[in-house]
Order: sequence, then C-alpha cells, then structure tokens
Amino acid sequence: MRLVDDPAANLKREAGEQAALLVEGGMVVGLGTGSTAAFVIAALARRHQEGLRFTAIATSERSAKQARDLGIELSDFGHHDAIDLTIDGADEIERGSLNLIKGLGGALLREKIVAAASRKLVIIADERKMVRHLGEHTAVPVEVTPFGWESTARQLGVLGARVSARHDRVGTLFVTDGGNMILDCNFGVIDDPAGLERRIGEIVGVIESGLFIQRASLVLVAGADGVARYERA
Ligand SMILES: O=C[C@H](O)[C@H](O)[C@H](O)COP(=O)(O)O
Repeated sequence: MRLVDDPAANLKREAGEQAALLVEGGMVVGLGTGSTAAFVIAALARRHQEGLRFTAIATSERSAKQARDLGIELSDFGHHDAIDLTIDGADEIERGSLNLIKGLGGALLREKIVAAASRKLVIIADERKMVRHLGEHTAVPVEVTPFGWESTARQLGVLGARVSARHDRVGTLFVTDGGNMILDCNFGVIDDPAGLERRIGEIVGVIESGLFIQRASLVLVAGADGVARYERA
C-alpha cells in the first residue's frame, strides 16, 4: 500500500519506531509482516546502519526481501532455537486480554511459528485495531491445504462461520508463502476465542488459524494522544 493511500500511516510509523527501540545488540529478532511491521523493519535498518548488530528471522518473503534490501542480516530456525523479541502487527486486538486476529496479509502461519518461538511478542498498531471483542470487524483467516479445501470449508461452516476462499487482486485463489490457501471465516463477535482456536485446529485440512491467544506480551497502540502501552498480566 502506498503511504498516501493509508490514513493511519503516521500512527503506524510512530508505533513502529517506538517498538524498534526495544531491540538490543546481539538479539535474535522476529520481523513481522504487513504495513505496520514494514515501519519497524525500516526503523531497524536505520539502527543497523548506526551500528546496532542483531540477527533477524522474517515471517514472510515480503518482509525478508525488505530486510535484505535494507542490509539486515537474516537467519532461520536451523541456527537459532529461540527468538528474543518479535515485533508484528495485528488486524484486531481485544482490549483486556490482548488476544489477536492476524493474517489479513496472509502471513499467519509463519507469524504464529515465530510468535511461538519468541520470548517476547510486541504487537504494534494504530488505535483502529482495538476492539471490545474479537470478530467485531474482521473474519478469522484460516490457512488450509489446497487439497479438499471445499470439504475443510464445509467443516468450518459447521462451527458457525461464513466462509470465503481468499482471492488475490487478479481474482485467482490466494497462495501463501507455504503454498497453501486462506479461508476467511466470519464468525461475527467471538465469545470464546481460545475454544474457537482449539476447535478450528481440530479440523482435518486446517494448518493454522489467525487467532493468537495469550501470545502478545506487550501492545503499543498509536493514537492522536501518542503511543499507549498495554502489557499482558
Ligand atoms: O498476515 C498479515 C499479518 O498478520 C499482519 O500483521 C496484519 O494483517 C496487520 O497488517 P497491517 O499492519 O498491514 O494492518
């Protein structure tokens, strides 16, 4: 997305730049995906140019390319057991619990693998992403294997979702970095996100859902009055 098209770009930049200050020399850093995470990568590249040395693991080919082009050294799980700090965006953040919906950019599987391996997950967003209950505005993206996806979609429907297969801009089925598909599952307001994550995960053909339950350690939300911090108890 071009910056001029994004009315929240300045807020995203502010949150991203604050989060980038949390990175310390020698850390293994998880790089998120999306328009907000892109500001973190840009800010980290500037810190790298100023002499900060760290290693990064990216959550998508897109973020890996941005980081590589800006001179950030990339690594992988073959070389590191754990990640010290991951900074990523989100599509919805539930007030209080800090549970998340992620994956509108299609990177949810790698993002969840990286989040699960991270000692600390910092989520950055503009204030429009904060909701009282997950599902208020956003469908839950679910990554599924292409084989038999119609059957997997029907099972997701049985859980109560209106399911639509994601397409890209030219109208062909969206393909993730892992070669899978995304089914966007609209459940409306979600009363029990942890239970729903579990039930979705039990369906054969599902690889991962974009529900991130009890994973965020810290959320930085940029609004008109500055950047607010929310820490998970
Ligand atoms: O798959 C994409 C990711 O989960 C993004 O972090 C999420 O969609 C937020 O993206 P953006 O910062 O562009 O709103």
